[in-house]
Formats: sequence, C-alpha cells, structure tokens
Amino acid sequence: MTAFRTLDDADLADKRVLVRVDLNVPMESGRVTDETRLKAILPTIRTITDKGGKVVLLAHFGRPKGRDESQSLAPVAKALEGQLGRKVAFASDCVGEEASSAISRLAAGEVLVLENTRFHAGEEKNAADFVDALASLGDIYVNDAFSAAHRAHASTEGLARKLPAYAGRSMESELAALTKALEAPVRPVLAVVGGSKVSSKLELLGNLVRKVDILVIAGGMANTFLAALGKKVGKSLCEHDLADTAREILEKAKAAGCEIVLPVDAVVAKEFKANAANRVVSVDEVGDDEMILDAGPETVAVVAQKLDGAKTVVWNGPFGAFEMTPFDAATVAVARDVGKRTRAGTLLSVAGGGDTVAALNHAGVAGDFSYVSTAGGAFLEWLEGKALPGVEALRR
Ligand SMILES: Nc1ncnc2c1ncn2[C@@H]1O[C@H](COP(=O)(O)OP(=O)(O)OP(=O)(O)O)[C@@H](O)[C@H]1O
Ligand SMILES: O=C(O)[C@H](O)COP(=O)(O)O
Repeated sequence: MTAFRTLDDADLADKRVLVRVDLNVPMESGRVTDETRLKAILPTIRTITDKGGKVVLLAHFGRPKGRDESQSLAPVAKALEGQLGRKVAFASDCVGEEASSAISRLAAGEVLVLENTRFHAGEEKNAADFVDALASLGDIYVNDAFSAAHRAHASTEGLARKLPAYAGRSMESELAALTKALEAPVRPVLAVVGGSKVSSKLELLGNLVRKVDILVIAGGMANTFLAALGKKVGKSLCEHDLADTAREILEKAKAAGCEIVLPVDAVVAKEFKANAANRVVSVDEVGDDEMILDAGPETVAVVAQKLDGAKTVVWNGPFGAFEMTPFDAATVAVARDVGKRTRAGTLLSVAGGGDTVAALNHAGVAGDFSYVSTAGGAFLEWLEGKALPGVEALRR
C-alpha cells in the first residue's frame, strides 16, 4: 500500500475536484516562457476528466500582497488550454460568488482555473475561514504541486485536512523519482544553490551543508555571502541584513566538513537589461554603481574542477540573470558541463526549480540530466530531510 491515497483510490465521477497545482511559471511580457510545470500536471487533469470529474485548479502566482492584476493567472490559464488541447475556463476569484458560480457551470470532464490564491491574505496564513471558503467549493482535494508542498498554506495544507485528500500523478512521481535518485546518493555530493529567492532559501543552507560535501553558492544568493565577507557588491541583488546568517552558515559548513565554493569573478553591468554594457571583474572590484548579473569565466572553471571530484550533483537556482543575454553564459556553461558528464555516465544529476528548469531548457540540456524536478525550494527542503507540510497532510 502506498503512503498516500492516489487518484486510483478516488471515486471522481461528477465530483467537484479541487486540484492544487503549481502555475508559478516563468513569464515575460504576459507570455509563459517555460511550460514544464504546465506539462507536469496534464496526467492528473486527464485522469480526472477521463473519469468524469470536474477539475477546479487552485494555484498561486508570484508573491502579491493582496489583489494585483499584474499577477493574475488568466494568461497562464490560456497557456494551459494550449497544452491540454481543450477549453479551460477562468474565474476571476478563487472564493465567493465568482468562483462558486463558475464551478456550478462546469459539466463533468470540464476544467476551470481559479484566480491566484495569494490575492487573499488567508492563503499564506492558512486561515480557517479561508480554508472553509475554499473547501465549500469542492467534494475532493488533490495535491499535484510538490513544488509548493514546503508551504503550509490554505490551498497546500489546510484543505487536505478538510476534504478527502489524494496525491496527484506529478506529486506521486516526483516523490518516487527523488527518493530513488537521492535516498542514498553516491558521494561526493556537490550542490549548487543560486537564484534570487535569497531570504527564503538562505536558512536551509545551514542544514544542507550537513548533507552534501561541496556547496557551490551562486546567483543572487552568492552576493549576500560576498557582502557578508566584506566585499563590495554595489547595486547587486543582496540581502545585507542576512549577513550574520550567511556567516553562521559558513561556520556550520566548516564544522560539517562541507567545502563552500563562492564566485571568484563576476560579470557586472550598470543596468538590469539584456545586452547592457558589461565587464568581467574579480569579486574584489565591483563598482558602487554596478551590479553582479552573472558569474565570470574563472568561476565556471573552478566549478568544472569541483565537478571532476563529484559523483552526484543537485542544483537549484541559476548562476545569473539567465533570461537576459549575455548574463546567461555561466548558467549555460555549467548546465552543459553537467549534462555532458551525466551523458558520459560519470555523474548523477538532479536539478529543480521553475527558473532552473527554464535555464536548462534554454541551454538545451534538460533531457541530459538524470532527473529534473519541477520543485526548487521544496526540493531543497526535501533534500535537507525536512517534512513538507503539503506532503505530510496527504499521508493515509
Ligand atoms: N545575480 C543575479 N541578480 C539578479 N537576479 C538573479 C541573479 N542570479 C540569478 N538571478 C535570478 O534568479 C531567478 C531564479 O531564482 P529562483 O530562486 O526563483 O530559482 P527557481 O529555479 O525558480 O526556484 P524556485 O522554483 O524555488 O522559485 C532568475 O529569474 C534569475 O534571473
Ligand atoms: O516556484 C516555486 O518554487 C513555488 O511555486 C513556490 O513559490 P514560493 O517560493 O513563492 O512559495
């Protein structure tokens, strides 16, 4: 018996099925730029529609503080329609009259996306009245968002305790694949943690250094460490108030025997835009009016040298602002290097995260990795050995 009830255990015919999915996809100018997370949820949607259920999708997008039309899920619902090859309805609220009347118009086998759950403060607070409002809209709850399962929010945790709850297909396969690949990883294990979600991922590095042998800190995350070590990072993305936490992590790494690798050089620019005038400098030479937008070639060479000694790689977060040329160079170079080593059979590689997967697709190597997860923060917390609230709430 599996640890979770799955769609195979559910009677779905004519039921209103509230499905928590992750529609937090990379977007540019109102257009979805990477559809991996949309593709991942198709098996769950199709299973429910094939069994005559009514699919009501719940998801967040970005980190809005209250209602904010620039973070609407409407364009994502349109992109999902393209992937699914059938009509996807949209309701401009996820609770109340707007949502319930849209659901009442659904026939068996139809699909509806409800507006961004984070437009309501009750979502992130996991507030009982908001959970009740969501629960009143459905008969059954399915969680197919492994990548949001580290959040104890109303739509990821509260609802699972209120309605009969099941794991979706993507949730099931993510847990099975990550367990298979990383339960007993071949050492040395090298982790790369980069990207921009510095405050929400920084603290978990303190635990991660006990699980891995080498930790490469990259992207915006690295700037906070460089600043904590007294380097000038100019206008770079950096959380200066987390300097003490960064220094504590370096101490924990030392105690655990985990080697920390930080950038030695950087590509800096004065403007945050594609093809902005830029220069490669040592991390000691960043100007006050400049920002670090990528790691430099020497850093890429250092990472390659560390990869020579690694048997397993886990990766979340790009080395730079890879959406803008030429600041994609380090991410693309390391991605191709890891892909090549994986193909050659010298490395097992697991990568995850909305933008990380987009970066691997951009580099043309996602298919070369041993496993690519939709999850970033959730993947790292799972790797730390933490119980994920959204997963725990689904246990039988
Ligand atoms: N030096 C930098 N300055 C500014 N932005 C950066 C820098 N390095 C990386 N980024 C940005 O980091 C973002 C990705 O970070 P993030 O932590 O969200 O990764 P992710 O793979 O999406 O993980 P998750 O799924 O947890 O969100 C990209 O949009 C990229 O442009
Ligand atoms: O992109 C992600 O990692 C998930 O959608 C979670 O988003 P969050 O970090 O804003 O909770």
